[in-house]
Amino acid sequence: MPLFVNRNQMFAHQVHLLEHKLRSKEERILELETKNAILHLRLAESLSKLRYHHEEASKAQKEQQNHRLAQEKWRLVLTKQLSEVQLKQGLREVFAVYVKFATEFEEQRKQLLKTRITALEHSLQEETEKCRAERQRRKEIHNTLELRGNIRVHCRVRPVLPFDHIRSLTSESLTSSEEVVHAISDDTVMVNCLKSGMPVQSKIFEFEVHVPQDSQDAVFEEVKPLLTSLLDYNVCIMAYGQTGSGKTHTMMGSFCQGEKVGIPQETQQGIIPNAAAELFRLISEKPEDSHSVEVSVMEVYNNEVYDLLAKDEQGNPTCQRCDIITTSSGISDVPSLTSACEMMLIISNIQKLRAHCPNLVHTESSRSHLIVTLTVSSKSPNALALRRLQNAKRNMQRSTQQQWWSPRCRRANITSHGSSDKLCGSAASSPCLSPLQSPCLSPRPSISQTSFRTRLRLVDLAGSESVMSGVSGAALWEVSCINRSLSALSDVLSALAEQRPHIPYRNSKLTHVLQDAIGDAKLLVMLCVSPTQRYITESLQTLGLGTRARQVQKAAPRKKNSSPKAK
Ligand SMILES: Nc1ncnc2c1ncn2[C@@H]1O[C@H](COP(=O)(O)OP(=O)(O)OP(=O)(O)O)[C@@H](O)[C@H]1O
Repeated sequence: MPLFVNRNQMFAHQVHLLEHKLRSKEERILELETKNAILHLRLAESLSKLRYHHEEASKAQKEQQNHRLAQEKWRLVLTKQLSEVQLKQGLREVFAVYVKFATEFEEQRKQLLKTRITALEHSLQEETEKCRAERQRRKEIHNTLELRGNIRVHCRVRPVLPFDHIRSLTSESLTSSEEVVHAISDDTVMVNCLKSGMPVQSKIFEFEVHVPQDSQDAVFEEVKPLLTSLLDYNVCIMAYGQTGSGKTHTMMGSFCQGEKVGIPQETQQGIIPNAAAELFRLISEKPEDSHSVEVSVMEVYNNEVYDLLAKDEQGNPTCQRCDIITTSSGISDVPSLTSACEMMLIISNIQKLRAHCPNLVHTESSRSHLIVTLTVSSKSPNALALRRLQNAKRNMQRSTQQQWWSPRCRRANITSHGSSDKLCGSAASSPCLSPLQSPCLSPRPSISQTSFRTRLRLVDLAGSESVMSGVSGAALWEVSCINRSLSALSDVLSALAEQRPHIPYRNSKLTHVLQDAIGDAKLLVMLCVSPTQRYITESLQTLGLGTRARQVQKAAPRKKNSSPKAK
């Protein structure tokens, strides 16, 4: 073997070795690169898996979150709904409690109110009872006073009426229609005296007061007690006041258009028709035939007395003038007055016959004093027995002689005027009752033995009026006659109040005619007052007359059924 190696070979071998190494390295690299790629792939795959998982996980988390949120939301909704229901329920409960309490409270309040109402009603009843008792006591005192001869005075304040405004708007200041007369209690009337630039001065008068709202019936109820003694005493009711103050309304009543034959409707009837009805009611309680009634109606016009029931031979009204004759018994009377039973029809005709004339206050002013007299003849029990005996005898005669006469004739016998009353009877003016003509009068027992008479005088005085109010001529004469007769009445009352020895009854025909009514009767003066400032002077004058009348201490009226000796 050669020792010597070729270098080339050696190199080539080395190269070869190296190349081999290189190739194996390259292969190794390639292998590693492949592994690497595989690893990358795996990594990528794992990453993508990881991402996928991550995504999945986050998705699941999101879903879970959403679910949780949804759950939370539902929970909230449910809670809310529940709380609304609870709230509603609570409210319902609160409301129910409230209603319960309110009902209970209302019940309690009702009960409380009921108790209070009952208590109030009770106290009102007590007060009314007290008031009634007080009124009764006052009436009794009044009646006792009357028995001692005093005059009862009432005051009626009329309501404000349209004519109060009309006049004041045209001719006077607006304040003239202001109400100045006020009833402040049952028995007190107050007048506010208004003078420009001066403080209001109030004057108080004490009478039994009828307020403007009082009905005719209410007024009559207050007057009625006086009539209970009518069958034993003379009674007189007279209305006094200024023109337009409501005297005729109070005494006669108001006539509305369309009312049957001018007779006022029941509620509007005044004292005259009501007193007549009361009189007949009182008589109806007495034994049959024991009483009879005559009516006379006269007016005092321009200081002359006229019989409003007088009729001529044809039966037409004549308004006959009459003379006053004083009899031995001191009774003043008007002769030739007729009697009648149909009181209401007579009353309805009176107004047409009575002197009327419009004045500055109202259109239907009465220019005369109207005096309606109801004379009640009462028979003593002996006379009644005698009368019955006579009737029985007459009946026997009648049955034998077939004689007939009217009941009116019989009544004429009873109601004939007494021997003590020297009356100038006129047959002509007594168409329905003529004692002189009656065939049944004989034999007639003397009235003093058989019966006594009482009189109810109902007087509607003419209204006082200012002569300065623009009237002239005949109207001025009428006004001055009215005013003079009223001042004569005032003088009589003053003389009585001062207990003067001479009472000037004869200063006027009015006081002369009314002498017995003022001197020997239970007298009630009804003061009628207009409420407004326009008539304040006249109202004060009227109330002044009432005050004077209340001061009168006259002798007690005589009881008419007492024996003549006792008189
Ligand atoms: N209390 C009253 N309620 C309603 N109206 C009344 C009242 N008083 C009076 N009148 C009315 O007032 C008017 C005048 O009344 P009335 O004729 O009675 O007055 P008088 O005082 O009689 O007047 P004169 O004296 O002038 O005749 C009438 O229309 C009447 O109806």
